[in-house]
Amino acid sequence: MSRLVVISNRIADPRKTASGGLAVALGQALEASGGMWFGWSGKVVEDGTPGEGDLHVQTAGKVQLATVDLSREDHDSYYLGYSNGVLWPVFHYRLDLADFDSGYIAGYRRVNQMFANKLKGLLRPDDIIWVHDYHLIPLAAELRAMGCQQRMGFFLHIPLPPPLMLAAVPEHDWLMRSLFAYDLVGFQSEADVSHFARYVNTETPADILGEHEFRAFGKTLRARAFPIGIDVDEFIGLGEGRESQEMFGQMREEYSRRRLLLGVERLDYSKGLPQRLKAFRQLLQAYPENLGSATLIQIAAPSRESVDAYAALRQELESLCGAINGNYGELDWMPVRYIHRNVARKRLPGLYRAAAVALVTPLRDGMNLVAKEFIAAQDPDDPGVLVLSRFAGAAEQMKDALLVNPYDTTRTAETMQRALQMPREERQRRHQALLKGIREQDVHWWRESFLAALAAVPEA
Ligand SMILES: O=P(O)(O)OC[C@H]1O[C@H](O[C@H]2O[C@H](CO)[C@@H](O)[C@H](O)[C@H]2O)[C@H](O)[C@@H](O)[C@@H]1O
Ligand SMILES: O=c1ccn([C@@H]2O[C@H](COP(=O)(O)OP(=O)(O)O)[C@@H](O)[C@H]2O)c(=O)[nH]1
Repeated sequence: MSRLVVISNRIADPRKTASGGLAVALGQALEASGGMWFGWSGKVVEDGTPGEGDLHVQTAGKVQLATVDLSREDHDSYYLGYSNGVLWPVFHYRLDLADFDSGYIAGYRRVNQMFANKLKGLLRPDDIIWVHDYHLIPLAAELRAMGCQQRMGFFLHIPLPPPLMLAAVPEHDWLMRSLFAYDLVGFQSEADVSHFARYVNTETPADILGEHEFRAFGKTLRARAFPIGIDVDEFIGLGEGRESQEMFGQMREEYSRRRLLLGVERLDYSKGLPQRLKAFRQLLQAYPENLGSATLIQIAAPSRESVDAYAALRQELESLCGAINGNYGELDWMPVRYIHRNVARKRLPGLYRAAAVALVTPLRDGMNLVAKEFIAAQDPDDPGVLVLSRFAGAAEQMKDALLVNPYDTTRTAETMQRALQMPREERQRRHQALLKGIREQDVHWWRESFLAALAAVPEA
């Protein structure tokens, strides 16, 4: 049987709990199949030589972990600069936040070449190669240039913007052309697939062979949506653990007389945090019965702090939270509890279960696994309500959530109020439908359907 080789920038020991949707999902997918996981070690070598990094190989259960260190220069240009300063903002529709520094692209190419070089020596001829995310778009093209002929698939965890927006990336031609080195490209949503098809149609010399099949640059490529899911039973199991139960008990006691609204994410401008806080402020103002009761716990885990846009967002949030608490808080009640720290994933189910309402209101998001985890963690008899942005990839599947436009402050506040007042029977009905959906398209379905589609690609 062929071995699965997964490559992503961020990797984590699958036996430990990780944070960040990609690492969580891939850890679970690889645990199921075994194989090799290759990526950045997380270590930055201050005086390292660009394009060079030590390779470490270790075994973690059924998975072989192969990791490479990055020099400071490579980390800053490939990870912070091009991946998170150019591709992340543009792909999340934030051209205003992109830092089109022409120096970054060299680091991006260099690290992709170095990864290809290190990986080549570890590969077997019949490996199935599955590359993940925007950091590594040109990896297959680099491997092909070195003579690798294995089947290669790519999955984009973040949205693909419409063609005109994508064209703002100075190297868009090269990036999109390099996707044609893969046999199969997966996206999170149908919207992303349609953007891809339109881009290929208008910007490349490709022949569109079918709804999901494109031929250009001497290569046929398949592109389809494979929305990522969670391991529902693993998450329910986590909820039964000591840490989660303690968290639930503590929160239930503290909020027995109050209503808890909850947000959990990395501190990222794509997640719509200032807009959410403004809508929460509007909830307090427009529906004064919530004063002294409604409390928003906002977990904002530190992320990519050396990128300027992230530091600016942190300041904006701190000032908004301070203003809301200053204006509405009482001696015995603070409306916002803002926590700028990562909360261990094993404690999250208890927190989700104690909340009456989850606010998952990104301005744009590839998928958003928190929305799915929140549903998995609920008591089916007395479930909380999910308020979900229509701009999260998850909204294509989770139609029984209360969908909102996070830019519309008044209606988002109205929806928060509706969620807080929703009768139990409606909460149960919506939860049941959502749970069914996340069970049907869970992380195992995601892995199996992508790999089956990759295996079905005819030999070139
Ligand atoms: O690795 P970091 O820079 O610390 O960032 C964490 C991850 O963020 C992004 O996650 C995405 O993948 C999730 C799972 O598919 C998806 O639900 C979410 O909408 C995406 O934002 C990023 O794409 C990953 O590469 C990062 O590891
Ligand atoms: O303090 C935190 C914040 C987030 N997470 C986890 O990080 C992942 C976030 O994934 P999502 O797809 O929602 O967003 P991403 O961060 O990947 O953009 C989820 O599994 C969360 O449970 C966590 O463990 N602790």
